[in-house]
Amino acid sequence: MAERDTSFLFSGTSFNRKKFAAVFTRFKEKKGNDVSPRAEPKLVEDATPALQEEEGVKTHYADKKRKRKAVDSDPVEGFSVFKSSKSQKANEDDQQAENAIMLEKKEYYRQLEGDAIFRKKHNIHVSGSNVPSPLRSFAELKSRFSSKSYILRNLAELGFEEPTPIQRQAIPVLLSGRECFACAPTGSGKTFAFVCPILMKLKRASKDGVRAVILCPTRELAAQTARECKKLAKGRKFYIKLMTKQLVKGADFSKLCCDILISTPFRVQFAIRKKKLDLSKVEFLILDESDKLFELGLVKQVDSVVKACSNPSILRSLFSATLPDTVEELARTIMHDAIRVIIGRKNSASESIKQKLVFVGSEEGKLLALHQSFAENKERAKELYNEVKFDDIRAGVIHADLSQVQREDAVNNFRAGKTWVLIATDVIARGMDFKGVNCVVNYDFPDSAAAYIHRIGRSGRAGRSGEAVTLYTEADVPYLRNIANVMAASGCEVPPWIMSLPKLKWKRHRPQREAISTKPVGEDE
Ligand SMILES: Nc1ncnc2c1ncn2[C@@H]1O[C@H](COP(=O)(O)OP(=O)(O)OP(=O)(O)O)[C@@H](O)[C@H]1O
Repeated sequence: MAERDTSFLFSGTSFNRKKFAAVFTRFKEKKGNDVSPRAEPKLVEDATPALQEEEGVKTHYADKKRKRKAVDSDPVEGFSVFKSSKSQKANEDDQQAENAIMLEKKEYYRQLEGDAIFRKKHNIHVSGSNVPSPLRSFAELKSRFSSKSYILRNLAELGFEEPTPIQRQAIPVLLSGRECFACAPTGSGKTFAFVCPILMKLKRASKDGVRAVILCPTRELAAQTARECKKLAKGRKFYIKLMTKQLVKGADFSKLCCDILISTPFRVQFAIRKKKLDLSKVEFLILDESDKLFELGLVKQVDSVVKACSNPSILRSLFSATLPDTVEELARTIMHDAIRVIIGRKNSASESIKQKLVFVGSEEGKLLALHQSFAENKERAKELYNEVKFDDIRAGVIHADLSQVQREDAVNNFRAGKTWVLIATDVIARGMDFKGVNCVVNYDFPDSAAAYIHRIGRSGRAGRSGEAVTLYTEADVPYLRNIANVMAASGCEVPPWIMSLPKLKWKRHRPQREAISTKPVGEDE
C-alpha cells in the first residue's frame, strides 16, 4: 500500500519527471509517517493545498504558454521546423501535468466518499477540517503510520482483532498531529484510542523531561490507565509513571524524566507548586473523563496543569462518554483546530446495556439482590455495606473516606472475584473497567444524566451485554424523565407515562433520604 503513495498520479501516463521536477515534488506527498493512498493526514493536508494550487499551476503554465507563443511568433529564418516541434512538446507536457492534477483530484474525492461510507457504517461522526481517514484495521498502523511492530504484537496479545469505532477515528487524528474532542460510549476503548497514538508519536523512551501527561479524575482510574499504557508499551523501555501519594510526597521533580505521566489533577498541581515539576516539554496532554475534570472543584487544578504545559506545539485532547456543550465551548478556547469525533449519539448510554427502572416506593423497598451498587454518598455506601456484609453476599465497599490502601484493596478484591458485589459511590462511577460486571444497580437514583451514563457503563463493556437497574422512590419521580430520555435514546423501553412527565432543568438531585437499615427504629447496636 505504501508503494502507492503518489504513484496513482502517474499511472497510465509517461510523465517526464525530470523535466517537471518542480511540479512533481509539489504533488509528491511529503514523506511523513502516513503514506497510505487514502485521505491521510499528510495527504489530505497536501491534497487540499494542491487543489487550491491547481489554479496557480494553470496560471503558471498559461504564462509560459504566452511567453512561448510570443517567441514562436517571431519569424526567424531557418528555425521554423525546430520551433514548431518544441511548442508541440511543451503542449503535451502541459496536458500531462493537467491530467495528473485531474487524476489526483478524482482520487481525493473518491477517498472522501469512501471514508464517509465507512464512517457511516461504524457510526462515526466527525467535524473539523481535513479529517484523516479512519483506520480500516490495526494493520494500517504499520502501513499508513509506520508503527513499530511491538504495538501490533501487543494489540494482538490483548486479543484485539479490530479497532473500536473511536479507535478507528481518534488514532489517525492524533497521529496526524491534530487535537481531538472525543465522545464515545462507556466501555468502547477510549483509553487505547489515546494511549496508542501517544506511544507511536513518542517513538522511543527519552530522557528529555516529561513528554506526555494524562489526567484522570480519580486515583483508581489513573492507576488503571497506567496499567493499560504499560500493556501496550510491553517490550519497550518507555518510562510510564503513575503519580502516587508516596511519589508526590517524596521526590523533587525538577529533574523528572518520564515519557508518560498519569495522575489526578490535584497531584500534578501539587507537584508543580511544591516539587518543581516542569511540564514545559509536554507534547501531549490528555484530559480523560474531561467533563468531570471541568467540573467545579477540579477545573482550577486542571487549569494550572494546562498552563504549566507551555510547549507551544503541545497537542491537547479531551475524551469522555459525556461531553456537554458547555465543556466543549470552554475547551475550544484552549484548543487549536480540533477535530470532533462522536461515536453514535453524543451523551448516550452504551447500547449493549439493558436498562430498567424499578419503583420501590420508599427507602425500605430498596434492599434487593445487588451486584454492583451505587449509593449517593459515602455515608449511604457505608450503611448499605453494613446491611449486606453479614448476608451470604461477598460484598466490598469503596468511598472517599477509605485510605488509599483500603480503596485499592476494594478494587483489587472485586477484580479478582474475591468480592462479588461492590458497593460504591460515584468515586468509581467513571472509567473503571471491571470485565465481569454484568449488572449495575443504582441503589440511589443518580444525580445527573451524565452520572447515570457513567455508572451503568461499568457493565456492558467492550461489546459485552450488561444490565442496569435503577431503583426510584416517590422523591425521585420528578427526575425520572431525564434518565428515561437516555434510556429511550439507547433503545430501551420506557413506560409512556414517564415520557410524558415534564422535563426538568436538572441541577443536582439529592433528596433527603432515610438511613439504610432493616433494624427497627430505636434498636441499638
Ligand atoms: N479494539 C479492541 N477490541 C476489543 N476490546 C478492546 C479494544 N480496545 C479496548 N478494548 C477493551 O475494552 C474495554 C473498555 O475499554 P476502555 O476502558 O478504554 O473503555 P472507555 O471507552 O474508556 O470506557 P469509560 O467511558 O467507561 O471510561 C477494556 O477492557 C479494553 O481492554
